[in-house]
Amino acid sequence: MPTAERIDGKAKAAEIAESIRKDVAVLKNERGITPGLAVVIVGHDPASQVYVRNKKRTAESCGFHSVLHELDADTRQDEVLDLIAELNNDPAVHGILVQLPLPKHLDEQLVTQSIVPHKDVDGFHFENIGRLTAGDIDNAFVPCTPAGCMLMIEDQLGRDLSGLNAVIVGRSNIVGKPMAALLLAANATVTICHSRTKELPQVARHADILVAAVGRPEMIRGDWVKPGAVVIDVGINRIEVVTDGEKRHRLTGDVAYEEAANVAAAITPVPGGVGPMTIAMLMANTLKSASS
Ligand SMILES: NC(=O)C1=CN([C@@H]2O[C@H](COP(=O)(O)OP(=O)(O)OC[C@H]3O[C@@H](n4cnc5c(N)ncnc54)[C@H](OP(=O)(O)O)[C@@H]3O)[C@@H](O)[C@H]2O)C=CC1
Ligand SMILES: Nc1nc(=O)c2c([nH]1)NC[C@@H]1CN(c3ccc(C(=O)N[C@@H](CCC(=O)O)C(=O)O)cc3)C=[N+]21
Repeated sequence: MPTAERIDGKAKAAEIAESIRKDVAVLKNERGITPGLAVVIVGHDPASQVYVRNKKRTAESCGFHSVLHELDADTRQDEVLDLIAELNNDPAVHGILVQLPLPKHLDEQLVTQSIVPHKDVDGFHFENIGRLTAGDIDNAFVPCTPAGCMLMIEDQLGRDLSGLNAVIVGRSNIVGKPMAALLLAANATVTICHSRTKELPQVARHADILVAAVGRPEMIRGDWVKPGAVVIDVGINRIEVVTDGEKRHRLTGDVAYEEAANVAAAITPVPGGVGPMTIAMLMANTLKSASS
């Protein structure tokens, strides 16, 4: 039997959504404001479509006004920018999310930076990144995935991580880097690892808090985990499994769950861990935008 606590992201996300629902009712009654979220998806990647539908469903269950713009894979850059300009100027829209990755012919940087910072509920605009890294976190939109991870870490260890070593595997703009900024702001001692890091297992074994955001199924083994660590598995990997001669897809994280759960104090599962918390944080950011 694994000894680690299984951190239930799905249950925590549902609690957050419930509290957002109440706040939305108050905002509507007292100020006549309905939070609006616009999601833009370009192309027909099936995994992206699953997330985008989850986002829309949760937004509606929170009482938000939710619009989904599904564009063809060959949509031109100027057409995407025109749509964003329209959403930037639409008073019913408080949050804009452009699902990543975008098709190759589109400039991801240009597209994400074209969203006005006060509607950038993904926290990808340079202004929000600047506020986060410079310590003006209350006035920033914090990227949803690391924000969700941070809430789960706080539940385990409290808000002050002084004296604790945090190791993040992955240095993307969407997860690894903002995760490092949040852990640093909470006084953890932070190490960021990536594909050029030497002796990764040894580095990982120093972690009191281990965050895996790599995109490689079950790369992090049980013997990489320090006994008593808190392990946050951000990875979402769709792998093929054959059962009774039939091909099926299964979701797995970047951590070998069973192995790690025998060593860690607490660990997030995949699915049901970081994923639902990401969506909850998107709702929280959209509510924050609508309220301010
Ligand atoms: N649950 C959720 O809400 C979310 C889940 N995800 C999932 O998290 C995972 C990571 O996503 P994202 O950050 O966008 O991914 P990226 O592909 O942008 O980044 C992956 C990072 O992992 C590093 N890496 C790759 N291979 C190795 C290796 N063998 N050893 C050490 N480091 C390695 C890369 O290093 P280098 O920089 O050197 O290339 C890179 O920094 C994916 O599975 C994704 O699906 C992502 C966003 C949200
Ligand atoms: N602009 C932008 N912002 C993002 O936040 C963003 C993005 N682009 N591109 C892709 C990644 C990935 N991501 C996930 C969100 C929810 C789940 C999620 O709900 N996962 C469920 C399972 C869902 C399933 O069955 O596939 C779970 O882990 O339990 C997963 C992944 C957000 N991302």
